[in-house]
Amino acid sequence: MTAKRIADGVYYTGTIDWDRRTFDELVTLPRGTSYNSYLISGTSATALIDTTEPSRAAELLRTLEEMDADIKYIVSQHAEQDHSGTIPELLEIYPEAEVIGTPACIELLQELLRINGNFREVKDGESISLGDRTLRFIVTPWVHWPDTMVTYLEGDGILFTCDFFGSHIATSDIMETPDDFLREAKRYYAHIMMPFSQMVASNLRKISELEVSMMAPSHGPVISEPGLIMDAYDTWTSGGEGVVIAYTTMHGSTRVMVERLTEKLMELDVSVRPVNVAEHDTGEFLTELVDASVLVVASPTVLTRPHPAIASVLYLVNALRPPLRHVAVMGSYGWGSLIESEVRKLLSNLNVEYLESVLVKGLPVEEDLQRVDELAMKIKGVNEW
Ligand SMILES: Cc1cc2nc3c(=O)[nH]c(=O)nc-3n(C[C@H](O)[C@H](O)[C@H](O)COP(=O)(O)O)c2cc1C
Repeated sequence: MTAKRIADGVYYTGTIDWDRRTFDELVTLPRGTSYNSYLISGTSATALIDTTEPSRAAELLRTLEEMDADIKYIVSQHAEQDHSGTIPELLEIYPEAEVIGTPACIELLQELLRINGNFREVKDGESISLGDRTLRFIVTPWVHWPDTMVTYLEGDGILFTCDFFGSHIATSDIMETPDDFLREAKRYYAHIMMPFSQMVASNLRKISELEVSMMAPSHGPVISEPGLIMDAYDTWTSGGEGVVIAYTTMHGSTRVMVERLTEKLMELDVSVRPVNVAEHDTGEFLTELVDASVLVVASPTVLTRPHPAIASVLYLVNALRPPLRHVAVMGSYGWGSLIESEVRKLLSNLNVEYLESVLVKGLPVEEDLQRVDELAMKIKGVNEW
């Protein structure tokens, strides 16, 4: 790809993956993605910030060749291969280049890529000079791994944010904010940032002290209105208020309960989103959890336990630790069920209070549905907390 100028002496040298539909064999990517790198030219040195996914190495090398880039510094903000994976090839072309990263990043680079290089560890707040411009490194651990840092181009106020504020969007208009940017940034947050929300919040406070004119993340478009995404992250790291119902059904009985609960919550003006997790993209469901305070798990009983489609998403919920405060279990069974205790086991990482379960033998009758209405009232009460 031809490099794109994003500011004076600052170029986007990323590669765009239009067709990729899953990341880490886990995160769904309806809009593809990009692996962003940036070249910054100063009067005495040129730095490349991050590289690209190994499968895209040739494309990045071609871009740099076209630019006749003479790279002195390769800044590795995070050792994960989608950012660092082309460092080995770059070191063959630029053997004298210094690879700059946090101590944790450099250790990981050696372990993940098995490279020997001219490594230079930097501490929080340390700078390097490119002559007429200066790069300052700000350590932001756990956004996304313990090794991560962001890079601030002094004077221009451009913040290279690595995974922070990223979005999986493939776009040719790298400087435009697409209409669905916040939705995709939220999906990205749900999968990558949510388990570390407290660290993310503290790093958000740290970078809010900087004068930032533009953010240049490692995935998705450049952000020309930093306030937009900073406010969104502030909201997402503060927890939510809505209700998400994760459900599935084999013969329709659980669905009857879910429909009644949804209707009743809507009557009560409670924001609710039912998701049939066996039918829908798991990423959609996880994204809804960013704003939720109550999760209702509604499942038929299968071999005494929740349906496997439910168990599978609960595994992810337990790992991603959304800001939930309450969980309720509902569902239909035939002769005997252990789903309530199993859900508690599957969600053992969450610090939540359980509301009374509504478990129904077979198809719910009006009396059962009144218990669903009572659950809705309880949810309304706790959601107003
Ligand atoms: C493969 C399979 C396994 C089941 N295992 C159990 C079970 O262990 N205990 C039980 O009470 N019901 C079991 N059932 C019965 C369902 O839980 C029951 O039909 C329930 O009403 C289905 O709810 P649904 O209509 O929402 O799918 C099983 C059903 C199927 C298809």
